[in-house]
Amino acid sequence: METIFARSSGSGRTAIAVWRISGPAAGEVVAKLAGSLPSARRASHRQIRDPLGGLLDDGIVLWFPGPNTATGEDLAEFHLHGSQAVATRFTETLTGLGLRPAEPGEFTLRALRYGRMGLLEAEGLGDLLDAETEQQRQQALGGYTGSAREVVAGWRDGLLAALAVLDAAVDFPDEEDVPAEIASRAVPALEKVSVSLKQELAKSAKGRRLREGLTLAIIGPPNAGKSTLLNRLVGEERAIVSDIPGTTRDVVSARLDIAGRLVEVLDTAGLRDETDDPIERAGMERSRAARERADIIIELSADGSREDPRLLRVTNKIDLGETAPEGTLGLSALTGEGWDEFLIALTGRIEATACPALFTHERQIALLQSGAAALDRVLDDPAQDPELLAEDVRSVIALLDQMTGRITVEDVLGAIFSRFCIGK
Ligand SMILES: Nc1nc2c(ncn2[C@@H]2O[C@H](COP(=O)(O)OP(=O)(O)OP(=O)(O)O)[C@@H](O)[C@H]2O)c(=O)[nH]1
Ligand SMILES: [K+]
Ligand SMILES: [Mg+2]
Repeated sequence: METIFARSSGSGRTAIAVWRISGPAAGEVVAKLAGSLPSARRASHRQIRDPLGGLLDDGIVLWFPGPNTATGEDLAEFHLHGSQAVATRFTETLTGLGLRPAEPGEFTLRALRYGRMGLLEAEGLGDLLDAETEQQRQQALGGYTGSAREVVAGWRDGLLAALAVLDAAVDFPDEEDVPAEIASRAVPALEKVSVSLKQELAKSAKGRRLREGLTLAIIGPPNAGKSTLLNRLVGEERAIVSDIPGTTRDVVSARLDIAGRLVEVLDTAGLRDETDDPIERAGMERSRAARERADIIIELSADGSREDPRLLRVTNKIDLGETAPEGTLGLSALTGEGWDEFLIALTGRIEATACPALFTHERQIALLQSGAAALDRVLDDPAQDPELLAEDVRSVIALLDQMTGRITVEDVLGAIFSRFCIGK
């Protein structure tokens, strides 16, 4: 096993840079650079010297002997000054000692391989590192600290109990109806798991929107005030506003934190039935594409004719005496009249569209869907051959084991860890 190193504390010029070293040579490297191996798990102030005795920096060294460490291996940290020159010299020194720069997420991958962490926790950790908003942080921490794993473990226990019953039915001498009668006793446990699993699955889409961020498109005819509304939401003049219809051509986007959710707001070209201008037509095509992929649509000057659960209908320019028809919110994006009510409605919509869930990754959702389908096969006909029932239940257990990483599928690891930062 190679010994790896990385700067874990971000790049650029910083006061302090934290470096991590993991692998069998970690102790030897620490002893060489810090003069001797410091006491375990204690911060020690040392002069750091290269192997030829030249002073490299003055800093803090931490020595964590394995296997009780974050990676499960011998691990060390160096807290050095965060300049480019120190970084270059330290990197050269470590490389000269035979160490290799870590790949993104490689420390966590090692933790996984040594059983220090499960796959769900690793995915939660990745989400935590990516989190930009408060709700994203909370959802990610749930995964990282094991909430998702505990739920899966509960399902697994239920399935194992059901499997024991089914296996007893299989082993039973082939008497009329008796095996089926025994097998039926597995049904309540299976139903319980099935219901719980489907409940979690039902939350996944909203949890995924919370994790990835949701898209809010502002749609409406030219000059409805779409760009004015975007600018008010963002709090700055992001998009050009003018009294010329067709001002916005490209989609103008802004990322906002609303109620702890990451929201990408899209201001779009005004939609009208006819135009001879090919550029305006191209802009309208982009508007339609934005509307297509939006999770929530603010429609200005809505005529109320279209039915779409994503719509939030707004009548703008109420300062000009416009009255808001039934089912629309009255607003002046220019003066701010009606703004509080609008924001309350919008926030409510956002909160209902992106909510915390335990399983939000495509990988997890696909495994849950397969599991739910297999359980349906069992519960649709619990009187079938107990051997077949047992086989389906075993397949669900295997899916759950893939979920937690108890069964490791190599190709998912690459996908999970490549999105990590270096040094984690
Ligand atoms: N009185 C009043 N004028 C507004 C309001 N909102 C926008 N306007 C004006 O309406 C005109 C068009 O506003 P924009 O924000 O450019 O409208 P838009 O929907 O983005 O227009 P396009 O990009 O051309 O489709 C500008 O002159 C704005 O100042 C409002 O609430 N009240
Ligand atoms: K305009
Ligand atoms: Mg505009």
